[in-house]
Order: sequence, then C-alpha cells, then structure tokens
Amino acid sequence: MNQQMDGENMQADFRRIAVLGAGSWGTTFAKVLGDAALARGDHAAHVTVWARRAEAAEEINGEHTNVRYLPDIALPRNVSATVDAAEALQGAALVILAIPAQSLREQLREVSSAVEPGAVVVSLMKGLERGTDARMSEVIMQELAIAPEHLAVVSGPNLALEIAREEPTASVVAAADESVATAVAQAASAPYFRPYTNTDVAGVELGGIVKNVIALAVGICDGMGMGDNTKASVITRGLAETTRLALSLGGRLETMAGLSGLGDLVATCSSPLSRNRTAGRLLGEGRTRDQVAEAMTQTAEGVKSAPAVLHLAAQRGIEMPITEAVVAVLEGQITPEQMGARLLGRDLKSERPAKETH
Ligand SMILES: NC(=O)c1ccc[n+]([C@@H]2O[C@H](COP(=O)([O-])OP(=O)(O)OC[C@H]3O[C@@H](n4cnc5c(N)ncnc54)[C@H](O)[C@@H]3O)[C@@H](O)[C@H]2O)c1
Ligand SMILES: O=P(O)(O)OC[C@H](O)CO
Repeated sequence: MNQQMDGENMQADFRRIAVLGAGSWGTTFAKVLGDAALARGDHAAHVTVWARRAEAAEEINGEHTNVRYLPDIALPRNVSATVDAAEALQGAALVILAIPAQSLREQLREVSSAVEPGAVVVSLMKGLERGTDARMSEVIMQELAIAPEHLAVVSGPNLALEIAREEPTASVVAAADESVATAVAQAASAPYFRPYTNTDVAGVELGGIVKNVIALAVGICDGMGMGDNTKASVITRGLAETTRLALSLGGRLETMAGLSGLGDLVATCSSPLSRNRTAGRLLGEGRTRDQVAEAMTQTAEGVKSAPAVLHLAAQRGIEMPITEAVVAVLEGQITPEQMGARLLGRDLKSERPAKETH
C-alpha cells in the first residue's frame, strides 16, 4: 500500500479483507467488518475468513453461521469462508489475524508468501509468545517483514459473543501511524462497535496480554468462593502491576486507564463468558493445569502466556506478584489456598511508589 494514502483512500483499498482464524473472535470481527461495510453503504466490500476445518467454511458459506463458537448468530452475506489461506489473502489490502498466540509464528510462516505486499496487518490476539516473550505485533513484523506503519492491533473490553449479539461495545485500534489506525477504525466502525484510535501499540497490547493473567487470578478467587472485596483488590493491584510492566516497555499511563487497559481488565475479570476467568475458576476449584486444558474448548491465552509475562517482567526488573502467584498455581508449586497467604504476606508498601508514576 502507498504510505502516502490518506485514511479515506486506504478505506477504499480495504474492500477485500482477509480474516485468518474462524474461532470466536475471528468470526465475530468478520461480522463487524461486514456489517460496517453495509452500514456505510459499501456493497462492494467483502470479507473472506480462513478456517482450518472444512465443515466450518462450509457452514459459514452455506448457513451463514458458525454455531460451534457463535450459537444463534447470523453472519452478513458479505462474509464468506475458505480453507485455502492463499485464496483468502489474494487481493486483500487488510489482513486480520485471530489465531492462538502460541501458533501464530508457525502459521505465518506457512502463509507469508500469500500476503499482498503493502497490506495492512491487524492483530486481534492477546498473548505473549513463550520462549521469545514477543508480543504478537513483534511476531508479525518478524515473520511478514512488514514495516511498523503497516501494522495495527485491536484490543479492548471485547467479549466476542456480546459483540456478535450486537451489544454496544467500544474498542481501541492502535498503530504507530495514526492514519493507519484511523483507516482500520473506519473499516471496523459498525452500528454496535465503536473503535477509538491510539498510537501506543505496546501499551494497548500489554493491557490485553496481562489482563488474561489477572483474570486467571480472579477466577481462582471465584473458584475458592471469595467475594467482591478480594476480587476488586486483585483487579486493582493487577492493574498496578500491568502498568509497571507497560511503562517499562514504552507504554503510556493513560493507555492503561483506557479501554484496552482498565476497560478490558474489568470486562474479563467480571464476565462468566471469559475463558481466562473460567480457567482460573477451575484451578480455584482444585483442578490441575492439565485438567483445565482438557476442560477448555476455546483459547484461554493467559494459561500459556503467564510464564512468558513473568519472564519478561523479570528481564525488566519489574515486580509482578499476582502474575508470579498465578504461575506458581499453574505449575503446581502452590495451591490456590496458599496464593492468598503468599500475596498478603508480602512487605507493606505505599500504594503508589514514586517510581511507578513516571
Ligand atoms: N473470544 C474473544 O472474546 C476474544 C476477544 C478479544 C481477543 N481475543 C483473542 O483473539 C485470539 C483468538 O481467540 P479466539 O477467541 O478466536 O479463539 P478460539 O479458540 O475461539 O478460536 C481459535 C481459532 O484458531 C484456530 N486455531 C487453533 N490452533 C491453530 C493453529 N495451530 N493454527 C491456526 N489456527 C489455529 C482454531 O481452529 C480456531 O478457529 C486470542 O489471542 C484471544 O485472546 C479473543
Ligand atoms: O474470553 P477471554 O478471557 O479470552 O477474554 C475475551 C476478551 O479478551 C475480552 O476482552
């Protein structure tokens, strides 16, 4: 894509859109993009979803549904699906990625040659890669060799099923280049979905990554029958440790108070729809990490990202006691009951040490 293009021309260019990943969020975001095009009277726009399973692609094309992930939801007619990633990517100026974080790099290696030169690539994912501690935007830039200004991330309080039901929701599109963020926000602006723009890519991504770990902690509290004081304490101190990490990696304080920080943290930690909170609840009820993995049919990114978050924080010299406790529970080093004692037994300190406010 010509980098000189303004937001309006970019949007014209976004008439062919590829969404890789036909799970909850990929399918829902395809619906958002399809509905957004119809709402602005653009009947030429088309969204092609790449699905791994042939049955999923056939169902989307034939029934306009994806009931495994989105029961009772009808997809617009400008959304279709294919099992051929190259077919989905052909001519697509906008490429949306909704693949579990730990599989992204491998998957991108398989499809990278089919991504159109100059396409804008958007990450919907909220995970950190194990082994490298890379954020998804970093994995994408490495594997697709695209410039930072051709990359955007979308994150916010975005439980897929609520959005698929067209319940009013706000979100954030972050890109280093504000005009790219604006163009993606325009393409995804549906009557029930309002994206705001931001240029703090690292801050927006980190809010989404760490809230999953904090939601595991809140779920553990739930599973043990704890009440709202406990959960509010974990959410608030969870935001404090998320903020410390984000600031150390160049994120901005105001991003952490926004939709992709506090907003997503509150939605995920409060909702029974959250897979991460559900996984935490199962741990709190006494199941092991392997038993939880067996019980979950959808991606709970926090389970695999938590050790990477802790490793990244240690590299930066950042204290993340809640994340540390969640990892200890996941690894079977402590029981959920011991988690409370570990957190409450720490040295007393100021709620807002001076070094956190920079
Ligand atoms: N579901 C939500 O509410 C929501 C909202 C915001 C962000 N997210 C993020 O979006 C990302 C995707 O989550 P989701 O909810 O769509 O997950 P999901 O479990 O519903 O679906 C994942 C999809 O990826 C496919 N997949 C699994 N392994 C794969 C592999 N190795 N290679 C390629 N594809 C593979 C699955 O077949 C499925 O289509 C996650 O990072 C998640 O944190 C989810
Ligand atoms: O279901 P979860 O826990 O993956 O959360 C989904 C979204 O990230 C909420 O914003």
